[in-house]
Amino acid sequence: MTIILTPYWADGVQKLRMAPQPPPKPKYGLTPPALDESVHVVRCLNQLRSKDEGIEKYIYLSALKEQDSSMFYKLCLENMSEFTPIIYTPTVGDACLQYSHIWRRPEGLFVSIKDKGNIRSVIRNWPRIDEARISVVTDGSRILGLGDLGVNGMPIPVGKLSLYTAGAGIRPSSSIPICLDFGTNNQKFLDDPLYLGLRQKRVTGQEMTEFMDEFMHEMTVAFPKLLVQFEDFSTDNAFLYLERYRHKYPVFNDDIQGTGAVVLSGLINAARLSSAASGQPITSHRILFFGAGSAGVGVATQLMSFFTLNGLSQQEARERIWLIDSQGLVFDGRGPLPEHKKFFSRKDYEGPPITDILDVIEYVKPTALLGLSTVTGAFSPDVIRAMAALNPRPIIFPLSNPVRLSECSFEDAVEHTHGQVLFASGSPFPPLEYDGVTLYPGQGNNMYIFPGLGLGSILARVTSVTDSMVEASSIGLANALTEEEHAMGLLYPRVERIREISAHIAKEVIRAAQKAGVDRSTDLRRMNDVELVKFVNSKMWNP
Ligand SMILES: O=C([O-])CC(=O)C(=O)O
Ligand SMILES: [Mg+2]
Repeated sequence: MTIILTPYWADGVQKLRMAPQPPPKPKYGLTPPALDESVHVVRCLNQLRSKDEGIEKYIYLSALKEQDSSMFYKLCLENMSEFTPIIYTPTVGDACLQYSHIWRRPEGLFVSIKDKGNIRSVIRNWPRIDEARISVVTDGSRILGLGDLGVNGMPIPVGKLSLYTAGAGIRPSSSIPICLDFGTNNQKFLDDPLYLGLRQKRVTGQEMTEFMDEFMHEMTVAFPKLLVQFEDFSTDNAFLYLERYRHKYPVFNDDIQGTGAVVLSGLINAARLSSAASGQPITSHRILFFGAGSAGVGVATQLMSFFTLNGLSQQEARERIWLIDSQGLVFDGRGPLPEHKKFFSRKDYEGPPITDILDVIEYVKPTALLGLSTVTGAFSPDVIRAMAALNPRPIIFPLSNPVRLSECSFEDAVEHTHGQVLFASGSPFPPLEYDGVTLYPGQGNNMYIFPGLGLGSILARVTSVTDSMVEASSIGLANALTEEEHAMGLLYPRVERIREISAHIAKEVIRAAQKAGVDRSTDLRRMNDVELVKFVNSKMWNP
C-alpha cells in the first residue's frame, strides 16, 4: 500500500510510480525461522521505546507505517495514549519544523501555485482515485502555534489522517494528505538549502483564491465521495475559504469547527462541575478568551450555541463572551477591527483600552479563562490566582499547541488554585498527585472530534457539513463520559475509548445531517439508533 509520488520540487514535474501491491508472502527461507507475529509486536514496541528523542520515535513510526501499516495501526490502537503524542501533537510539531531535514519519501500530494491551470492532472496522479473519502488539506501557513512552515506542514495532514484511521477506522487507502504550496514567508526556510518547497514568498489574495476555486472544483470532480478537512490555514484564510466553500462542497475547518466543538464539549462538563461548586446556574458563566484567531473565534461561536441551548437568547449568549487579542480587550470603541472579531467585540465597554490580562480579569470577573494565543506562560501564577480568587472551581484551559506554547502548565494551574482548577490543554500534560489525590488534565484537542465528525459525514454522504452537525459532535462528546470517568473528574473520555466515542459521535452527526436534509445515504434514516451505531462500527477498518 505504498505510494511513490515524485514531487514537483524533485525535478519540476509530478511523475507517478505506483508501488507494487502488498508483497507476496516471502518464500521459505527468506524470513527468520522463528518470526512470530505476536512476538514481533513486542519487538516493534521495544524498538520504539528504546529511542530517547520524540523525533526519533516519530521517524521510527513513520517508517513502520510505510513498511507494515497493519502493525503500525494495531500498535497505535493498543497504545493510544503513548502513540498520539508521537504521531500527533506535540511531536508532530517538531517533525514539521525539521521536515525538510528528516524527509525520507513522499507521503501525500503536493500541489503548488505553479500548478494553477493544471491542477486536474496533478490530482489525477493520486493512485487510488476511487477509494478516496477524506482529505486533510493545509497550506502550511499556520502550523499549530508555530507559524508559517510552508510545505514543512505536511506532517499535520499525515498525522490527522493516521488518527482518522486509528480513531475512526477510516481505511488507510481512503485518505489523502495534501499540502498546498503557495510559497512561504519563513525566511529561515527560504534560506535553507534543504527546504523542500517553492523558494518564493507566499502568493495571497486574488491569485490564491483563483487557485483554491480550481483546486476545490477539481477535487470534487476527481473524488466524488470526498470530504475535505481544512487544517492550519492562517486565520483570515481559514474563515474566508470555509465560508466560500461550505455551502458548495462537503468541507469543514478543523481549527475553527473541530476546536470549537471539542472546547465546547469540555466546557459543558467543566461548567457542570463548577456550577455544582458555586451554586450558580450554567448560564451565568462568563467566558474570557485570551487569543482571538481562528480557534478563539471558532470556540466562541460554538459557545454561543451552548448558551442558547440552555435558554439564553442570541444577544444574551453573546454577552457572556469577552475576547482579548494582542492589544487587550476587544471592544468597539477601540477602532477598526478585522471582520472575524467584530461579532464578539464588546459594545458595552466605553472606557480606555484595557491591555493587561489581570486588569481584564478584574473587569470581566470570568468563570472560565481560555487560552488560544500561542503566548507561552501568558497565564502567570498571578493570573491563575486571580481566577481562583473569583471562583471556587475556576475553569482554565490553556489550549495553544504544542506543549511549549501552552499558556500555563497543569502543574502551575493545580498549585495556584490549590487543586481546584478544572483544566484542559491542547497538548497533553501528565497527571499529577496533589494532596494525596491523582488529578487528571483534560486534553481539549480536536482529535476527539474530527474522526467522528468526518466518519459520520462520510457515511451519510453529506452534501455539506452544517453547524448543527458540528454542534451534535460536541454534545455527543460531552455526553460520552462514563460514570467512572465522571467520578475521576475527567472533562473528556479516556483516549483509549476513541473508537467507541467516534462511533457515538458519528451517529449523532448522521442524525443531525438527516435533520438538516444534507444526507445522501438516505437508507440510514430507516435505522434506529442501535442499528445505526452497529452500522457505523461495521464500517470501521481494523488492522
Ligand atoms: O493539531 C492539533 O493538535 C490541534 C490543532 O488543530 C491545532 O493546534 O492547529
Ligand atoms: Mg490545526
